[in-house]
Amino acid sequence: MDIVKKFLQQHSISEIECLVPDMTGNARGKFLPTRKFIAEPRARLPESILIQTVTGDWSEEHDQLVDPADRDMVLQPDPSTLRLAPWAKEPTAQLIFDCYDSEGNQHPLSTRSVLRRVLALYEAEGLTPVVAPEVEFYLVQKNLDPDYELKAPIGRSGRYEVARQSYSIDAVNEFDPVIDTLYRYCERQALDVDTLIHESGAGQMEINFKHGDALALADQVFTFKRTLRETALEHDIYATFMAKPMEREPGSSMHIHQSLIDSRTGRNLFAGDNGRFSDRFYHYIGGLQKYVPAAIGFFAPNVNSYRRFVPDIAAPINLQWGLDNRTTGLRVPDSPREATRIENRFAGADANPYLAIALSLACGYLGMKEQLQPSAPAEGSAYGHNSRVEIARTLEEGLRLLAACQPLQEILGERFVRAFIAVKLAEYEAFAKVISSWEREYLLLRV
Ligand SMILES: NC(=O)CC[C@H](N)C(=O)O
Repeated sequence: MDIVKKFLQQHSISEIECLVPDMTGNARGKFLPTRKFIAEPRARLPESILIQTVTGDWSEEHDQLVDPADRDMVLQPDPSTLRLAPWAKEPTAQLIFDCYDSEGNQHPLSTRSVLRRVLALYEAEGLTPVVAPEVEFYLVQKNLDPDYELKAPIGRSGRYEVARQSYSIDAVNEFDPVIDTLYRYCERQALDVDTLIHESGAGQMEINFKHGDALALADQVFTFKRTLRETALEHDIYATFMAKPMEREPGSSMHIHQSLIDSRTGRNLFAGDNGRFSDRFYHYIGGLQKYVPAAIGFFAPNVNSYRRFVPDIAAPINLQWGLDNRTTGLRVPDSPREATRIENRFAGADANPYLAIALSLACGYLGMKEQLQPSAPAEGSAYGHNSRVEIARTLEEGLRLLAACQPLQEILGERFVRAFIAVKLAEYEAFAKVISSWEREYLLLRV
């Protein structure tokens, strides 16, 4: 805590944002004046904030998931997450807190606890996962009407973006002032942002993080999402991490590159001694192939997420793996030996980074435990002729598979999985009630 106090003094911080990521991956918490925080560096929040739906409602099971008296949980700061909040008018710091239950254990409903739980399994085996997330997003015009189709903002040239512009430098430069602010803010928060590129959608970009510790990277993605939203607002536009914000544009992903190192020697354990890849590498892929279907609700947690899974625009629709192959759900990038890794392409940008990373590692862990063998690697386009989507088509279908998957429930904790399913099913049911414009268009006079 001394380091924290020193930092607060050094930056003349007057206020601290005490943050807790909720199930969606959004920031909940409290603002504390610095003197109050120094006197008592803890906070309390009701447990129920962890399991609210995106519409701000509770699931039917709510009272069985948390104490019906809606008790507080105790929050303890994680000093490694201390950062400035560079967009704030007053000198403000942000700090992520861990949640504890009344017995002093990591709170089972906190998504940061869930990731810690998975990481502990690796630690017990002397293994350290290394991850590098890539997050796509859209910049869009401000819009207050949910019936109105989203549009890319007008850039410096005064024109809308036209045509597909993957990797276009000029298309990024159209939004130069926004990107400048974004980089400045990332730098001030020590976010390890590696590269920024233009993606193929209009106003769609991707940011890559430098590989590192799984929990630290989840914290960085969580922080980055806040940072980008704040940046966009400052420039009078919106930034969205929706998985499929526009019908005619590609969706946005959160690809997660992952490898394993020996905790003692730092050696990459996916690289083979004789062949190119190790046995562990193959088992890990086997685990992803077997368990991604049941874990899909964590990679695609919103009703909208499933619209992203369409063929031919680099989105994942199958459980195949391949060498440097973007038509497979699991891509193995061409890399030097020490960077041997697997890219799980299933998660959408809308996923909670703590859960997306936890679940990817959990699937790989089970694969290694069960010594699973993967299919042969795909050659050429894995979209095939019929482009069949091999994963769940809806949130409800994904949740059903999760409910039937005992091994994942054991790893994540049964109470957490029950809560996740209840919250997400409540969202699915709320969405299913809405009559869409497609139904009015095609069914009104034809059925
Ligand atoms: N970067 C890419 O390969 C594109 C990914 C694609 N936008 C998706 O939703 O999965």
